[in-house]
Amino acid sequence: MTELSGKVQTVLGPLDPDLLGRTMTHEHLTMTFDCCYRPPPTPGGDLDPEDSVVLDQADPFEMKHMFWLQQNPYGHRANLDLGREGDAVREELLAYRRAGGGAVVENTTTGIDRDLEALRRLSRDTGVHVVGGAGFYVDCTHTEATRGMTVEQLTDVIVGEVLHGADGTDIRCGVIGEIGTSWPITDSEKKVLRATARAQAQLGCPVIIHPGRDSAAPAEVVRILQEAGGDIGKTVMSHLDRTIFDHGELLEFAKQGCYLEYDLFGTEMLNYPFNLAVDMPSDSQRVQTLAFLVKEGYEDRILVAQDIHTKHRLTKYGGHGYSHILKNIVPKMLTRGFSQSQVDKVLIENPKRWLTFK
Ligand SMILES: CCC(=O)NCCS(=O)(=O)O
Repeated sequence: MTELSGKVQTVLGPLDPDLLGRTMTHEHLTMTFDCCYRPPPTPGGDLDPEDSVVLDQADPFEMKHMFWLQQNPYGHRANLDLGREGDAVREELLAYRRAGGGAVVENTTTGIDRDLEALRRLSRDTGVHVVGGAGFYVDCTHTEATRGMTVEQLTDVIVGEVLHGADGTDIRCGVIGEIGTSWPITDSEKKVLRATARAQAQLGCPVIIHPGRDSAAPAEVVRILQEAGGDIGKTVMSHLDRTIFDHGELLEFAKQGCYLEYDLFGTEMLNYPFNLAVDMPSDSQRVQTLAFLVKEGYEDRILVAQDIHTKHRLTKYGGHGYSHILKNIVPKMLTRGFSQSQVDKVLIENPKRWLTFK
């Protein structure tokens, strides 16, 4: 299809897919999530305001605030700025390598402060392979210029980011996404989805989608992509852990043939502020769902990650860091009946197949 055929494209250039190693398919190394700030809830019950910990915007990160931040990650603006943590992220990536990690897919797209130069530096400094993301995040981050583009123009932008480089650099993206969608999917997001499908048809490249927070959202995205010529077998549906809960519905969606990504490992909170009807699963429940999917024959379609997008999840601030799955989740999987070869499929073989250009 293109000269990238049979290769993975990293921020340092094309790579033999066998060199990727264990891969987290949905992470962020530098980004801003300010678009998703949610004011924290006011404390309920009979608490004296003096005794209720509500982190003020000016408060620094301190150990005594960690539990509050885990419960309210989007309620403190400083927590949403992952753009100034280069040194901490470099240390984390070195630790990730020591833990056996080989690569990360960095899903930051236009709208949440993609910084490809920083990704290139981090990859050079640490030896971790980094794949950058082309395209656009959710509607509320679209500029008027983006909204004004036709599907053809959006396709050209995305193709250019993969073939020539993005954001005025010569650094080329190796996946399209995460492509952001809300629920319901907005008109501007539908155009971006159609452009994504067209670009994928031209390039034979991997695509990754951020679905809206409704169980009907993933199937609707797949329908739009398919209609526009997308390759669903080379597409990842992210964030399934907060999106589809019913096992029957999950199996129905799995039949569509895309990769099924559980990428919020490490995120456990009582009240999910983007959809209070959602009960965010625990990591143990995530492992149970993966075991269910394996039992149902989907071991070739599962991907995992931590989707680190806020500061409190970095080890520097007491969080679990980028090595959480390798250090904590893999051992748990092995105690829950996964074979080593099934773990290797999830961490090595499935990412490699997905990331290799056709
Ligand atoms: C940019 C990071 C991102 O979109 N993460 C998904 C968070 S959630 O929608 O699953 O809460």
